[in-house]
Amino acid sequence: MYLFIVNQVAGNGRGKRIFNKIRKSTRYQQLESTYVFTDYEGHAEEIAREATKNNLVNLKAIVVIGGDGTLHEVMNRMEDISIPLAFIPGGSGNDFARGMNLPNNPLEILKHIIEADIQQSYWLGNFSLEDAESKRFVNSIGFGFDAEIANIANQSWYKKVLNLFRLGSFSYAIALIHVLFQFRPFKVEIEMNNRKRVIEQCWMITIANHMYYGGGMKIIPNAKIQPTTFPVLLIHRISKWKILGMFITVFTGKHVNFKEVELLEASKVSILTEENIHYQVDGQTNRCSRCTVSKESTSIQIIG
Ligand SMILES: Nc1ncnc2c1ncn2[C@@H]1O[C@H](COP(=O)(O)OP(=O)(O)OP(=O)(O)O)[C@@H](O)[C@H]1O
Repeated sequence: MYLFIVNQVAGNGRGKRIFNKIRKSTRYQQLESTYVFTDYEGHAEEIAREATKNNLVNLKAIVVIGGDGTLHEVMNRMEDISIPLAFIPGGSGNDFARGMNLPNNPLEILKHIIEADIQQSYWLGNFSLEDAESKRFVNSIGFGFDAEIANIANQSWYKKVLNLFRLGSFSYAIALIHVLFQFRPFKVEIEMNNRKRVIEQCWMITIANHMYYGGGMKIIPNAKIQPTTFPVLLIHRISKWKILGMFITVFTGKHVNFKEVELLEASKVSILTEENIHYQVDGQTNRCSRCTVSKESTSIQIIG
């Protein structure tokens, strides 16, 4: 039995259009499957938890149709990550699909899901805020400047308009100008690989499971899908004008050549700040002053 979890509002209705296309295909009609539409934020988490708790229906795979937000919810609440997962991107950003190099054609992904001829291991990240229960992230977690940009962009009217034309990543460029003038670098104590370090003028810290974020920006261009460790990007002691120039190069990944950018590798990262700072996890934002990030030890199998 295949379970399809469909977010019809993802990508301004793209999720719905894709599922309608899939539903009409002979392949889907011959498949032993069921589907559930998500009705509200957090619904995909509930569906995933219920479906994987005892795996009563003997799930062959969960197929998510939606954006990275829906995928984040599903992966976060899967009780049993040995159940294979498939993703048909129907969101506006679709960074996970980019990072995994998934085909653009939903029917092609469906074919691979059924034939089970493509299977990739994927290692999620774990994060714990203020010592709370650990959660998972799919793409990346970031603290500081980029999280503030994501926060402003997510609340803006222009992101919704730009998403209609599939230009959502430009909303980050507009939000960047907004944040640039009000952002204050912060002091952070960061512990990596059992080594503590204090950074006085920190702009941002990003930890990623693959190279893309923000709808196609190559934030950590050398990030590989791998077990045990992840790359950590630090930007500190940089001028406002320089970071403006640097962000233009994020689409090509050339920003890592700036001397203010450090690229490190760690299996566990703890950060501690005096004041609450913004963070983003898979594009969703909030504030925190303490967070520990580590890599999930078991991999999840992505089919299709
Ligand atoms: N029926 C619904 N009505 C409103 N919101 C929903 C519904 N179903 C799911 N959601 C929420 O919609 C949000 C956005 O979904 P998702 O991230 O998948 O799409 P997206 O934002 O278009 O894509 P991306 O994250 O790739 O940019 C999620 O936070 C999810 O919880």
